[in-house]
Amino acid sequence: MNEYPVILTINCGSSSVKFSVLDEISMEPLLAGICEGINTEATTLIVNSGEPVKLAHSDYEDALAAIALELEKRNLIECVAYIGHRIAHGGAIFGESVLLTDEVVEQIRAVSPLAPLHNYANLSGVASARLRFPGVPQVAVFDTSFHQTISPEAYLYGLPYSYFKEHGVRRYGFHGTSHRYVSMQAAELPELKGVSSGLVIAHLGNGASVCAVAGGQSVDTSMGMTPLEGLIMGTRCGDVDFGAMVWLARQTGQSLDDLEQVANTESGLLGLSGISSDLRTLEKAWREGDARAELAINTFVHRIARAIGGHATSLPRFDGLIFTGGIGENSVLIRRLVIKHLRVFGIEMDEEKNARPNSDGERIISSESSAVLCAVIPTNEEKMIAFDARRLGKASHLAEFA
Ligand SMILES: Nc1ncnc2c1ncn2[C@@H]1O[C@H](COP(=O)(O)OP(=O)(O)O)[C@@H](O)[C@H]1O
Ligand SMILES: CC(=O)OP(=O)(O)O
Ligand SMILES: [Mg+2]
Repeated sequence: MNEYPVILTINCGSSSVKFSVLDEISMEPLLAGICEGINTEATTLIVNSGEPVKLAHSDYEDALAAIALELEKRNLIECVAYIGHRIAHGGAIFGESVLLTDEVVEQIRAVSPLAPLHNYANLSGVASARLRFPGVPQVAVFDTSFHQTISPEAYLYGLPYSYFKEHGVRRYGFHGTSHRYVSMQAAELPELKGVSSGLVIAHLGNGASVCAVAGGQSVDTSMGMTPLEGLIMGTRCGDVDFGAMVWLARQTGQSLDDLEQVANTESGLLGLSGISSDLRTLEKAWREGDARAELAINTFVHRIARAIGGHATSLPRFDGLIFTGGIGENSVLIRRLVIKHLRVFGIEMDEEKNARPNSDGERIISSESSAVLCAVIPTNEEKMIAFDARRLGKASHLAEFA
């Protein structure tokens, strides 16, 4: 064991690798960064929110090498005691986090077609890290785990039951690590502490999902068997009438693979606006008078509000509405528009509180008279991943010496 153990967390996305290094004892972050533009000509590395540095090479292996170099510069390489990886889909096999072995990697690979934008990238990160840090216990933390508590009524589709029994067609839900963290933090808010509360959490980032949490457990969520269902997202369409896709296939001659690609990568805010998947760009375009940007944002908002209303019906009571994720934490506009849609629930925003910056951290944004408390809670998936990596990593050491 080294004297100054740290935990490395890795979140390999479809085009980026996010990483953080946390002190193993205090669990405070020591270093964090993101390598963006993987597999493009313009890969950059940003460490501790500093200036982007251009990288010569650009695949996952190269990104991991650049990240390892940052650790080396700070004499942290030898300190890495445990590594935690974010894995989007755990399928029916993984109800909780697990120590990574060859067998586990193969099991994850088997469910990866169900999260094509995420799992293959996640596995590339795992492969690189296992090569680079041999002997360091590595743990997989799944987006799907937190939603294992949802009931059949919430996870079944209205398809023949045999598809569920024979092919495992069911809803799983994602962003569970974020929903889990945010629900734990929300339960500590003085206004909610002590009540077995009913929450709706809106995780709005590139991917977006809503989750209903009752007494700390996920009871419903908007993503499905894959991370395509539910809300409109950066490049993903969310819910679409399957009949519309069949009609399109027949009209245009596009194959299922073509349409899957369109639904995952050319739709959502990008597809509606024709400008960008990035909300900051769209907010700016709307301010400058772009009608399609305005339409894309309002359509995005409409779907979020409808999902929040629907998810509230899975709760015994509706105590709190929490915003998180890059958009949920930072966009004053989206929160204002969503809350405006929710007047029917007696939900009211306080303009001044809503305008506070995310650097203020956890904060209430509803008015005193609002029927439901509304808050922003910055998510911290890294911390949850690090906790699981430490817990399971320690257990593996103990098992070795037993
Ligand atoms: N200040 C801001 N105002 C509006 N949107 C923002 C702001 N900061 C970040 N975002 C949006 O957050 C989204 C990215 O969210 P994030 O949670 O970081 O994504 P990911 O799912 O990749 O982790 C982008 O659409 C980005 O435009
Ligand atoms: C599952 C999912 O949509 O994740 P992300 O938001 O990172 O794309
Ligand atoms: Mg995210």
